This record gives sequence, C-alpha cells and structure tokens, in this order.
Amino acid sequence: MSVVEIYTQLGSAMAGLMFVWAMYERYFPYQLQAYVQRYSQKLVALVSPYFQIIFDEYTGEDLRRSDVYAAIQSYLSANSSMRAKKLKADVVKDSKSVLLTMDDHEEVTDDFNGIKVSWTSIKNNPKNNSYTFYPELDERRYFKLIVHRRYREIIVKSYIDHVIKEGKAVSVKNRQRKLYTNNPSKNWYGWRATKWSHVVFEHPASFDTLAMATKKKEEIKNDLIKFSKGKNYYAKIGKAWKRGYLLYGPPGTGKSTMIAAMANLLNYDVYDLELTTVKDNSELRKLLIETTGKSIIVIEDIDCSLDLTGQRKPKKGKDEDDEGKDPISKKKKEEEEESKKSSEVTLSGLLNFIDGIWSACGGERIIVFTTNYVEKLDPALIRRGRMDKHIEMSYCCFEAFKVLAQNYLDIESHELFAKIQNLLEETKMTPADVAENLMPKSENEDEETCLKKLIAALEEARKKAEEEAKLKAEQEKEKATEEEEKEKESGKIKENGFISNGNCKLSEDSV
Ligand SMILES: Nc1ncnc2c1ncn2[C@@H]1O[C@H](COP(=O)(O)OP(=O)(O)OP(=O)(O)O)[C@@H](O)[C@H]1O
Ligand SMILES: [Mg+2]
Repeated sequence: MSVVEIYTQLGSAMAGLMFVWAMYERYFPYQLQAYVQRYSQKLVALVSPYFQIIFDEYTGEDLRRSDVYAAIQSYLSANSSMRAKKLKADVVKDSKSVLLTMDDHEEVTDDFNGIKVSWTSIKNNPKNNSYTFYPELDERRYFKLIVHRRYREIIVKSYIDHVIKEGKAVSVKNRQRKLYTNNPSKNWYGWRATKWSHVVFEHPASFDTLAMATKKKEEIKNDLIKFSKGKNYYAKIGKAWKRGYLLYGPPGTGKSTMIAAMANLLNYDVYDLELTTVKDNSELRKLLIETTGKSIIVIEDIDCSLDLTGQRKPKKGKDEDDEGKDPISKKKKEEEEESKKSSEVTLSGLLNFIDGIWSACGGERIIVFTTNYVEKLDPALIRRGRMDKHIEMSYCCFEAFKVLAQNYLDIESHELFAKIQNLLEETKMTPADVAENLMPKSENEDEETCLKKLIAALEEARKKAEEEAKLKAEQEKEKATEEEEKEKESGKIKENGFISNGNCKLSEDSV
C-alpha cells in the first residue's frame, strides 16, 4: 500500500469517526450522554494511576463563592502565571497594577517537594437552553487538581493547606481595602443584593501623622500589632480573636482619624455600621455574619445612635425642648428621633453583637465605638472585656502640636514654639482647630505667619475661657447668695412658728 493510500484511508476513517461523534452529540439524548460520560469516567478512574480533586467556585446550599476557590486562584496566579499559555488580566489596586489569572481550560503544573501536580481551570456551560436569571451560577467553574495516587496522603494532608495559606497571603497583598456601610434591610433581597455596600478605602491617616502624646500613641500601636499577631494566643486562652476599643473625647480630637490610622496600620477593611438603619437585633446579627476577618467594625457616636438604656424612653411632646432651635437642627432632631423609633435594636442585642456566641465567627476583628459623652453610656456596654481599651482623645498638648507642625509646616522647632507650649498648657484647643490655624491659606503665608495665627487664636480662646470662667463664678456666687437668703428666710419663719410650702404659708396648727 502506498503512502498516499494510507493517508487516504486514515482520512476517511477520521471523517467516519467525526460523523459518528456528531450524530451521537446530536441524536443521542442529553441525559443518556451524561450517563455514558459518568460511567466512562468511572472506568478510566479505576484503571488510571492518577486521582483528582475538584474545587468548585460556588459551594454550599446558598451557593456562596468559595474561599478555597479564591485562595487557589490567587495561589495559581502568583505561582503559575508564568507557565500558563493563556491568562486573564484583572486590574487591581487603583488601576496601578494588573493581576494575571489562568484563563478557562488552561493547565499548569506545580511542584511540591519534588511531586508534580497538575491544575486545570474548567468552565462548563449549561447544556439545556432554558433561560436563567443567574447565568453566573449556571455555568460551573472549578479547578481540577490531578496527581499520582501514590502521593494522595501528602497532597491531602499538606499540599492543599499550603496552597490555601499561600493563596490567602497573596490575596491579602493584592487586595484593595474597602470601606463598607450597611444597606437598609429593604434592599437586602434580590440578585446581587448585599447587606453591605463598599467603596475603596483610601484614607491617608497614619499613626505618624496622628497628633497625640508619643507614649500613648506607641502604646496603642503596640496593642494593635500584638492583637493582629495574636491568633495562637487567643486560641490558647480560649477567647474569640477580637478586641474592643472605645474612643471618647470632644469633637475634633481625632477619633475618626484614629480609626483610619488603625485600619492603615493593620491593613484591615472598615465596616462603618449605621445602627439607626438596623431594624432589630436579628438584622444586627445578620450584618455581623456578613463581615469578614481582618476588619474594624465601627459604630460612631454610640450615645446618639440609639436609645440603648435597655428601656425605650417615652417620646417627648413635639415642641418640648425644640424651642429656640433653628429649622435645620429641628429637622435633624426629628429625623434622628424618627430613625431611633424605627430601630428596635436593644442594649442586650448590641452586647450580643459584641461578645455573644456569634461574634466569634470570622475572627481577627476589632470593634470601635466613638462617643463625645462617655458618661452617658451604659456601663455594661463599655466594661472591660467588651471594650477592652478605653482611649481618651483629648485637647491638643504640646507633643501633639509638634506632630501637626511637622505635618502642616514641615518644621521641627521654631522660636515661637515656647510661647505656644505655654499657651497650650493654659488653654484647651482641639487638634482640629490647631490644624486649621496651621494650614497656610495662601502662598504668601510662611510658617511664622501660621504660627502667629495660631498664637492669636490661642490667646483669643484663653480670653474667652477666662471670661466664661468669670461669668460662671459670678453666677455661682449669685446662686450661693440666693440660697443663703432662702435659708435665712426659712430660719426666720420657723422662729415665728411658720413653715413654708411653696407660695402659701401655713400655721403649725393647720398642718
Ligand atoms: N489627633 C489628630 N491628629 C491629626 N489630625 C487631627 C487630629 N484630631 C483632629 N484632626 C484633624 O481634624 C479633623 C477632624 O478630626 P476627626 O474627624 O478625627 O475628629 P473626631 O474626634 O472624630 O470628631 P467628632 O467627634 O466630631 O466625630 C481631621 O480631618 C483631622 O484633619
Ligand atoms: Mg468622628
């Protein structure tokens, strides 16, 4: 037989096979095809020296995206992207870098202690033609790991753990940090509806730029770092891996800035929880479950968020205590009252949120409360163990001023510093006000002008404080004199055989 004849016969055999395959695909019922496929795969598995593990993208009854799948994806993107022939590119980190991941149906190999492992990324499209609302869930994506049977134990016991751990580390390195806020529960349902909305977290605050006494700042920083490295320690002492911080102090002393600095120091996400939009305790729990680890959950102005005394106060009459308020504050107050009314979150619900059994899910979470009025809070809410660390954010001290001078004017010392130090010791001014005075308002304003501006503002504040103190002293003196006179009066009346009862005087006989 000549070569040409051999080729001709091979060609017709191939064509015949393709025809049979096409007929099989077209006329053989789909259910039967699946059946045949399943059994042929089982047959192959019986004789093949390899075994495989499948990692689906969506798992569980509620079809959540699997963390393991995400970790494998990150691991393979970092370790095998150079070897895959087809890659997908995703933009990460504010469009500054590109993350390469394996494209569908690509195969790469990995080496683990000399063992060759093969990974394939697979996407199966649904074969039925029915219309679906959720196409992403219908197409099945998964990673297939294939390795020789003789390594089964080492792969199952060590390699998979290694992949997940490394993959998670890669995700942390590449991830964009997020600032979340809770959606009102009426928007929680429907395709792609989530309980939290997010934007990229880009606050520039850091502990270096935070104005406060150096010793206190270092203490907080060390506390945070110790917490973030404390996984084993918390497991050893049998405590959930979380920590509560209470930041209190007057407005403008840097409470919110401190939260941003904490998130930047630890590379955590921030969940800004607006309690007034949470309807009840069960919603609060659902929100908690949806938060991820490595995050800070923040409840700002906890004293205003809700009536958390455990008992709801009766609503005040509409005009009571509203008098003398401008229309904007009146409206704001009405809105606040309205949202407080619509929220049924109770103190015990919030306590459960912080340290109930549910709060342990996820781990590595920090809870921060801020308030301007620490004395208004229920002691149960802020006892140690719940709010482990209480941090007072106070008025600007000289050390804090020096940080601000460095931030705003790039100076470490100046002859006017001594005067400012004296003034700061005598006067209360928030870091926000100090910063505002130090910020040059035009190109002509040099550091000396800004420092003088601050001195003028401090002197003004001192004068005002002195006047207020004087006024208060006078008022107190007046009050004391009034009380003294009243006492004298009542003494006189008693001497004359009368006792006083408001406006009417009664003789002893008539009592
Ligand atoms: N300790 C600080 N260090 C650096 N900047 C500060 C500090 N305190 C205040 N600032 C500046 O003042 C601004 C207001 O501060 P911030 O919002 O953190 O205050 P706050 O204590 O959260 O106030 P509020 O109680 O009203 O929420 C910030 O944008 C920041 O620029
Ligand atoms: Mg604030």
